[in-house]
Order: sequence, then structure tokens, then C-alpha cells
Amino acid sequence: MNILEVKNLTKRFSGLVAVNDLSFEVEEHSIHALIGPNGSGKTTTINMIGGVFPPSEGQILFNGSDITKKNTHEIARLGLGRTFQNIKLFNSLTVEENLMVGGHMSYAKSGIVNFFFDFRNARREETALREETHRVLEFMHLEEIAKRQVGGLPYGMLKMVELARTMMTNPRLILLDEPAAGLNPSERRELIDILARIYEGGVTLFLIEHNMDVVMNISHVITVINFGSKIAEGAPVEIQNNPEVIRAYLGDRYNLKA
Ligand SMILES: Nc1ncnc2c1ncn2[C@@H]1O[C@H](COP(=O)(O)OP(=O)(O)OP(=O)(O)O)[C@@H](O)[C@H]1O
Repeated sequence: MNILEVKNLTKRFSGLVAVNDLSFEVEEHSIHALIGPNGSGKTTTINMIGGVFPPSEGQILFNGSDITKKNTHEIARLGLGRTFQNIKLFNSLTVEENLMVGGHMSYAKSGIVNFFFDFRNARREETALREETHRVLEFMHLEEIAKRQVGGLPYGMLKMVELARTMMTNPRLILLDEPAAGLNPSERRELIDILARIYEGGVTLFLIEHNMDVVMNISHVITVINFGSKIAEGAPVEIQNNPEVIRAYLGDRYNLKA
């Protein structure tokens, strides 16, 4: 079953066609990468899927429902999580508090009015939120820094905290925008390990990534775009040997026949 279907997506910014009639499907419980040269339309594509802005043309289905015109909050509530190229965390809050804010959307259903009129219900939700926060902190190996203020943390850790916060919304699909960018080799290994564990937990992952070691290591399917259009799609070994992909993006480094 496809958890995500992107159909004939086009995005124009004034005169520029950033994404051009792009179609692809993401199978449920897979790791799917979108790669391509700088400026080829990857971020624009992920922004349309996540509801940052609507496409000029085309349709996006998530779990069979049309999400083409939904905003970021509506899409997140349906179970589509997201991390950003520029990390978006609350610097003055601790790691634990950032996760609780992230989870608040899916857990605190009683709202502020009910909080006063149905204190017991609000207490139950608060307890569930705390339990989930601890479960995610443990899963992501972040318990040791739970009480640290986010503002003082190194970049690699911030990326892990951002991913943990996304996990708090209990997503079925996570869109990852360059998860390995700025990480050192040991942080990259840790990232590969954590993404594999998230996938094994039943979550589908869709990532944009320039680090080909990461992409080739974890992806089941890779879609390649150039100038906003799809030029290839397949398993890593097929992509590494595709002459058009080598010419447009990979160069010879990843050509197994080279
Ligand atoms: N808000 C915008 N207004 C105008 N042009 C834009 C806007 N966002 C992106 N573009 C243009 O659309 C094209 C695709 O950009 P996009 O950021 O999607 O590419 P990308 O593949 O993500 O690149 P990179 O790998 O460098 O992040 C580029 O030519 C870019 O300059």
C-alpha cells in the first residue's frame, strides 16, 4: 500500500518552474529518498507535501486522503511528521520540555476550557504525555540530556532532539530534510542507527539528503530529480549505475562499474 502519492505536482515561483509535473509513490513501511542537484526542487517538493505552501498544480494523497490544500498543522495531525533543514526548537526550554510541547498537539485533547472543568481528564493527559516523553527520550538515547536547555547543545544533538520531538506526534510518515547535513562521521552512524530503529518501529521515512553514504545505506527506493522533473527511480544499486543520474548528479564516485 502507498502511504504517500504525489501526482503531477508542479510549483511555479513567478516565472521559475521549481517542480515540474512530478509524480511518485512512497510505499508504507519503506525508507524512500529524494535526491538531486542543488536547486533541483527537493525542498520545494517536501514543503508542498508538508503543507508549507500549496502546489500550483497536482495532487498529494496521504494514506488515501487528499492533503493538497491542507496546512502544516492539519497534516501533522493526520500523522505526517517533519524535521527541518534549519532546526526549529525552543532554545530556552529543556530537551524534555521541547518534546512535551511537540507531543501536546496529539495528547492534550481536552483544551484549556476543559482543563478547568475537567481537571481529572487533563491530569490523565498530562500523565500520558509525560510517559510518552520518557519513552521517546529512552528510544532516542536522550535521557542523559533530558534536563539540559536546548540552547546550549551541540548541533548533532539538536538534530536528534528535533527528530525526537517529531516522534512525539506519533507519526506514520516522517519527512526528513537533510538529516545528515552538518553531522560528523560518528553522528552520521548514530543517525543511520536511529533511523533504522524508527523504521523498524513501523514508521515510513521520506528523506532529502546530499550525503550519499547515508542515502545508499538506508534507502529502499530512491527518486532522482533534476530541474524539477523525475529522471530516475529505483533501488540504490540501480540508481548508482544509472548513466543519467551519474551525469546529472552522482558523478563517478558511486558508479559501481567505474
Ligand atoms: N520561495 C521561493 N521563491 C522563488 N524561488 C524559489 C523559492 N523557493 C525555491 N525557489 C527556487 O526553486 C528552485 C528549487 O529550489 P529548492 O530549494 O526546492 O531546491 P533543492 O533541490 O532543495 O536545493 P538544495 O539541494 O540546494 O537544497 C531553485 O531554483 C530555487 O531558487
